[in-house]
Amino acid sequence: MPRLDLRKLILGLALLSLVLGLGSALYSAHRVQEDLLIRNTLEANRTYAAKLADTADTFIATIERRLAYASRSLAELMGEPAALQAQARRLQQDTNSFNAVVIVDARGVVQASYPDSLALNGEQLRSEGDGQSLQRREPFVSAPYRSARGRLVVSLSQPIVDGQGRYRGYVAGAIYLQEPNILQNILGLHYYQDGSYLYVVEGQHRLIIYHPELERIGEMVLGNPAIEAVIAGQTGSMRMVNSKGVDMLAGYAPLRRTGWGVVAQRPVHATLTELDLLLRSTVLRTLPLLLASMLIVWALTRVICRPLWQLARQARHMDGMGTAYAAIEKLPAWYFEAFELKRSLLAGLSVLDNKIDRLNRDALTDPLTGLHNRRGMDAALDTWLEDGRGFAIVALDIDHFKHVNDVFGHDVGDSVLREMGALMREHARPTDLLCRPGGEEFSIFMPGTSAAGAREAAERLRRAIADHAFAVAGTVTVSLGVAELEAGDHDLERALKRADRALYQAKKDGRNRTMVAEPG
Ligand SMILES: Nc1nc2c(ncn2[C@@H]2O[C@H](COP(=O)(O)OP(=O)(O)OP(=O)(O)O)[C@@H](O)[C@H]2O)c(=O)[nH]1
Repeated sequence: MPRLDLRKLILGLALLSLVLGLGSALYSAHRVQEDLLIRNTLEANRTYAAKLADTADTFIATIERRLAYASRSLAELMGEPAALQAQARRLQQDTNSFNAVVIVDARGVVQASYPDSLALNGEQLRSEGDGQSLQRREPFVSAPYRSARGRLVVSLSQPIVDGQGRYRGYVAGAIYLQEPNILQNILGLHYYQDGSYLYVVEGQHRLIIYHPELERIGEMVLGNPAIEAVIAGQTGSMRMVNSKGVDMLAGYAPLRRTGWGVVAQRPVHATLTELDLLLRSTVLRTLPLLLASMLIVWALTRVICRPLWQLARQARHMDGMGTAYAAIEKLPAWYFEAFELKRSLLAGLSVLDNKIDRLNRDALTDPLTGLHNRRGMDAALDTWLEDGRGFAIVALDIDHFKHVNDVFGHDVGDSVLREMGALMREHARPTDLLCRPGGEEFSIFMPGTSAAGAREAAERLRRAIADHAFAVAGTVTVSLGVAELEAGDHDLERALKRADRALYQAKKDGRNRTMVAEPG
């Protein structure tokens, strides 16, 4: 199984924490901004609805005044169709607020109307709005109704009363709801670029009297909480789902004079689209920073992982010869875990080195005498031969050792061998190589020594041994054979054989003596 390396792991963790951090920051920012936007939009809609309601109220008051003013002069003109017609035209054109103006007598018969295309003069009006104007005999704003010509209209009417206080009829201005009219001019000017829109409902039947979608004018809207609130005379704002199931932020305000209500609203999704765009651009702007952070983290992971890689590499190549120890000691381990790992590796390595040293020593040493065994002897001589050094060879053999073993036992024999090793060490130079290649045979190799020099040293040793009182065994003698290997001569085998032959000769000549081999 391929394993994740530390570097990728750190990078992954850094990425995860960055993404989580950024994600939660964006999420919180989104929530806070969303709340703020919704609050601000609700307040903006409320203010806008209130302002327009106010404007519309003022406008209606103005045109009511104009109608009232006109109605006063009309009483004297009743019965003069031409003069009334001129008044109707003037009223329509001067105020520029009504689609049509009618002057109706007390029986409900049209005396004058403008525009002329209506052709209503002389006609008895029977529609609901006209009937109410006639009955009420007071200033009156109608609910929407179908006019004599089938249009959906609201009308503002003023009674015509003569100097004697007699009711002579009424003058009415009609607003065609489904055609270009003054309400559209007042309400529909500036507000539709961002998904917001505004509508007006009348209070009696909840009929829409103004809406940017013309086909909705005249529609009855029931169960809309914003409409219910505004018809109840409240100014305010609310989040609500409209009749088409759209989540809306609505502000509303009533028109005091007419009982109508203005509702300004904006879909929540249109409000939050800006926020989504804002967040998207935030994310896009953050991406390069995120990328740069990841590159920095990637570079830092290298600095963090490097000591571990180096320690692992060195640990893989540990040779127990001290070089790995030195290499590991040099590695910089600048943080706690790497430092601890390095310390443990060094501790483990020094234990290992000691063990290997001891094993090496044991492998090359004769455990009884502490002198080099055959393997130790060969290893040392290999080096000497490689260096081309010349040396003398002294082969030493205990005389009648079998007899010592036989008479005193094998343990005493061993202790003789041990004492023999000690005597050899005592009489050797520090540079001499002392060996016990096997049994009761010993060898001494004397670097840079001639056969004559070696003979003298061998004699000194022989005498010292012969004079030595061995524990239990007493006197023990040795025979020695000396040979020389000249510098540059690599034929060790032959030199050893010559030393052995000299030793054999010493034995043959009566033992306890030293013989030197013939040179060459
Ligand atoms: N105690 C003891 N005896 C050993 C050891 N190694 C070899 N020997 C004995 O050394 C004796 C060597 O005997 P030989 O080679 O016959 O010769 P020697 O008795 O020394 O007689 P020469 O060499 O002819 O003087 C044998 O009896 C071996 O058992 C050892 O490690 N300890």
